[in-house]
Amino acid sequence: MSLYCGTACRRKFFWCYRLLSTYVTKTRYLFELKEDDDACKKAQQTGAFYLFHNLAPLLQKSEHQYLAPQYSLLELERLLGKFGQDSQILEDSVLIGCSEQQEAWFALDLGLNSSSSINASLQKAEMETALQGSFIKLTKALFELNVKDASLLSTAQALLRWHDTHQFCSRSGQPTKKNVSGSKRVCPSNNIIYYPQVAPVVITLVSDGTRCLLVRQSSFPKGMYSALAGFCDIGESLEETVRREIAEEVGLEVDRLHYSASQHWPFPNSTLMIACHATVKPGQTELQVNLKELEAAAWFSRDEVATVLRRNNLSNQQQSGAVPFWLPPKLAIAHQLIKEWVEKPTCSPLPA
Ligand SMILES: NC(=O)c1ccc[n+]([C@@H]2O[C@H](COP(=O)([O-])OP(=O)(O)OC[C@H]3O[C@@H](n4cnc5c(N)ncnc54)[C@H](O)[C@@H]3O)[C@@H](O)[C@H]2O)c1
Ligand SMILES: [Mg+2]
Repeated sequence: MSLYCGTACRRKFFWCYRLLSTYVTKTRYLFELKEDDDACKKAQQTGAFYLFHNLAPLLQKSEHQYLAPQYSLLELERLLGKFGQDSQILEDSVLIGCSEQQEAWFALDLGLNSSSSINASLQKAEMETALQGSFIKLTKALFELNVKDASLLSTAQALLRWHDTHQFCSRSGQPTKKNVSGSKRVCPSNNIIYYPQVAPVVITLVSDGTRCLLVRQSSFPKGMYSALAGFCDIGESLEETVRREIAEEVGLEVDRLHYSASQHWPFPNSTLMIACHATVKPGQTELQVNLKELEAAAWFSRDEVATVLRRNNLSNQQQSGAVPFWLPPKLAIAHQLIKEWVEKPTCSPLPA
């Protein structure tokens, strides 16, 4: 059918064209790829692949940051051929996004012992040489990636890890089968569908009006303080989790709270960090730190926090030894929350 078959059709075309922004078109394309195995297989033909080895992304160093190289299906098939492998391993790839021009992006782990097991013999060092890059742990590389790559690789790692650890049905014990995009796994014996898991976590910057509360766990890097965080318990609302975590960890009661923003966080597993600001009841600021959960907690003035934010560079601090503590890096939502509090002291909170 011609695109311009008549006035009504032409009007419809322009109406759709005006209405569907690039973002909507892209979103609907991704939805189609998630749902339709054939469409997703077709998208692999023209798509781009990011590579991992045992959940560590392949990266190339460029000046002060890491870049994540992409490979076409053809390049990948050639690479696998060079290492004596067939292309069956491509069935383990997962869809992680697409460009505005609808080039689909996939991630593939060459080092995990997954269902296709043929990848077990792939030699990491030889692959690194052939690909002119290194497989680097995401914990090490995340803060030296640009925002787009950091987000894509975090999603990719979370999805690859989920598939690696959810290969069997918890009801039947039978192997589950991944769909082409990797948006779900199905048990062939009982049709139970498993979707990738995300754990909701609240992260709250508590303030008493003039000071904010920063805490550290023994597992944090030396000297780092952050906002207070905790996993949502089953059955809780976000508000209830914030109240419980603050009471549990520092013995305070929340007076008011308001939502700020959220972030997917890949460590140690896939979490959705939901960031809030909270104020405590006036005159009730004495901390009772739960030492089973935290190593330390303390109130800090706006000036102290502003100074540390300005000098928030680990290597400088180690050299000078002048800064008593440091804060999470820019990419972490805790950093955004703390910066927001320093910059917008008068934002009016909503009642909890
Ligand atoms: N992006 C950021 O800026 C930022 C900052 C701080 C913390 N975090 C993340 O927040 C998360 C939670 O913080 P926390 O450790 O203080 O939580 P927490 O205070 O709830 O304590 C962790 C404990 O919660 C229990 N728990 C309940 N549900 C769990 C689940 N689904 N997975 C793992 N443990 C569970 C475990 O016993 C665990 O030891 C951590 O994974 C951390 O990486 C992110
Ligand atoms: Mg906690």
